[in-house]
This record gives sequence, structure tokens and C-alpha cells, in this order.
Amino acid sequence: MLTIGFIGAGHMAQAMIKGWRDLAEVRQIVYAPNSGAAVAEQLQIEAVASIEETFMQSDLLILAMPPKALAEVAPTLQMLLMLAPQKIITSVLGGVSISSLQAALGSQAQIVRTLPNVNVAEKEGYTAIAFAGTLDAATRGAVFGLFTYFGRADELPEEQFGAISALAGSGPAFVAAFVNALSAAAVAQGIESEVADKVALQMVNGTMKVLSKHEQTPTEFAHSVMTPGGSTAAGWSTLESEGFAKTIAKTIAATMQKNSEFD
Ligand SMILES: NC(=O)C1=CN([C@@H]2O[C@H](COP(=O)(O)OP(=O)(O)OC[C@H]3O[C@@H](n4cnc5c(N)ncnc54)[C@H](O)[C@@H]3O)[C@@H](O)[C@H]2O)C=CC1
Ligand SMILES: O=C(O)[C@@H]1CCC=N1
Repeated sequence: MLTIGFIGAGHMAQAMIKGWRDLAEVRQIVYAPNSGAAVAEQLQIEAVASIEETFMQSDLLILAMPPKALAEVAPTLQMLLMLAPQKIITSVLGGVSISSLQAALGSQAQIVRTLPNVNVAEKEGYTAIAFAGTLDAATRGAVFGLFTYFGRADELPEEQFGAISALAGSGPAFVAAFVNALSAAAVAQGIESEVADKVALQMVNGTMKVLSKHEQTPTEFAHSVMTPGGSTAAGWSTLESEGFAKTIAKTIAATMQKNSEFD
């Protein structure tokens, strides 16, 4: 039995717990100062009372608190790691590099830096992974296997984590904003809100399925919808003249800028 222990019980921890909960031979436990017990009860896992207890019971510890809480949590973990240096510490802290984690926890710590997204809850996640030099090949393979269980995972150079965080980590929020904007625009044209939400979701789901077949690039696909001289082309032209691509580029840049401030 492998025990995975979470420090932090927020949105990301909960998504990971859901994604892994039907994995045979895995037990999940969680610690968070105020919400741990309630989250554990809701997700039917075990709550533990302290960082020490989480550490001692876990084979793999997931740091899933806000990046700024690392300074608070690290001294306890650093001390515990002196007693059990083999524990694998997997961080999901946005923007926090392996070298910062090593500075906080000790240079010999077995650190994995990951960047999952909330879609892991439905096993449709994306996770970027980088390993500290201290991890052997077998451990890297085992951790990689856990993250591919709930979606796609790639080992990527840390320099790419900022852009990937904006794209894959924050991206679900931006896609949700797009769905919401489509639905709101239909409501403004007289469609009932429930109907607009349902139609927008079905359309986006269908589009993603077709695009995922990779038979056309997104641009080719868009052009296949645009009947020459037709209505889609008129809407597309407004999308371009109103600066849709520029807005997205600025959104990604602002997300990356903030992410870079956490290290
Ligand atoms: N939400 C997301 O989509 C993603 C989040 N992340 C990372 O996951 C981490 C958590 O983010 P969210 O779940 O969104 O935040 P959240 O605010 O939903 O959850 C944070 C959790 O950490 C706990 N916490 C706060 N201070 C703590 C401390 N000193 N010791 C132990 N636990 C503490 C809180 O009680 C809460 O359970 C962040 O580092 C974030 O960068 C990474 C990728 C995606
Ligand atoms: O908003 C954040 O800072 C985290 C990192 C990626 C998604 N959520």
C-alpha cells in the first residue's frame, strides 16, 4: 500500500484526491489547518492532525498549500527529512523552482516539481513534471506513473514551467471564461440561461473532440466552419478586429508575470 499525504486541502489537492481515489493499493491522507477534516470527510479519506503526522504516515508527500505558506511549513519538513531523507516530496506550488524547494527543505531532499491542473479530478488532466537530481530512475518512473493515471504528463525543463502553468495550469479558468462569455452573449440575444449554458458546453465539448483527432489544425478547422461569404466569417472578422488573439496573449503574459513572482 502506498500512502500519499497532502499538506493543503484546497482545490488542487481535492482534484488530485478525486483523480487518484479509485487507484488500487493507494491510501490518501490530508492535513490542512482549518479545512482538512471537512475535506477528508467529504472525499472519504483520512484527515491527519499535523504536518509531522502526515509526513510520518506518507510515502509520497504532496505540498498543496499556497506558495507563500512554504516558508511556514519548510522548517518542520526540513527537520523531519533529516530523520527520513528517502521520503518523496512532490510540490504542486505554482512558480516555485526545485532550487527554491531545495533551499527550503535541504539539498538532498527527493523533490519532484509538478504542475497539474484541476482537470485531473476527471482523469483529463495535464501535468508538467521536473525531477531533482536526487531521484533515481525507478522513483521517477513510479511518480510519473501516478501522474499519468489522471491525465497526460510530460517531463519538461523547468524554464518552460511559467508558460505551461499559464497554458495548462491556469488555462481551464480561461476556457471556462470563454464558455461563459459565449453563453452570456446568447442570453443577451434572448436565449434562456439554462439552454445557453447547455448548448455552449455541448458545442465546446464537440469541438474539442473533433480537434483532438488532429485531422486538421485549429485554423483549418475554423475555416471549415466558415462558409464563404457566410455568417461565421462575419463573426470571425469581428473576433480579429477586436483583438481576441492579442487579449489571450496579454492574459498569458500577465499570468506568467505573477507566477514568476512566487520563486
Ligand atoms: N488551483 C489550481 O488549478 C492549481 C493550483 N496549483 C497550486 O496548488 C497550490 C494550492 O492551490 P489551490 O488549491 O488553488 O489553493 P486553495 O486556496 O484552494 O487551497 C490551499 C490549501 O492550503 C491550506 N493551507 C494554507 N496555509 C497552509 C499552511 N501554512 N500549512 C498547511 N496548509 C495550508 C489551506 O487550508 C487550503 O486547504 C498552490 O501552490 C497553487 O499554486 C497548481 C496548479 C493548479
Ligand atoms: O492561480 C494559480 O496561481 C495556480 C497556478 C496554476 C493554476 N492555479
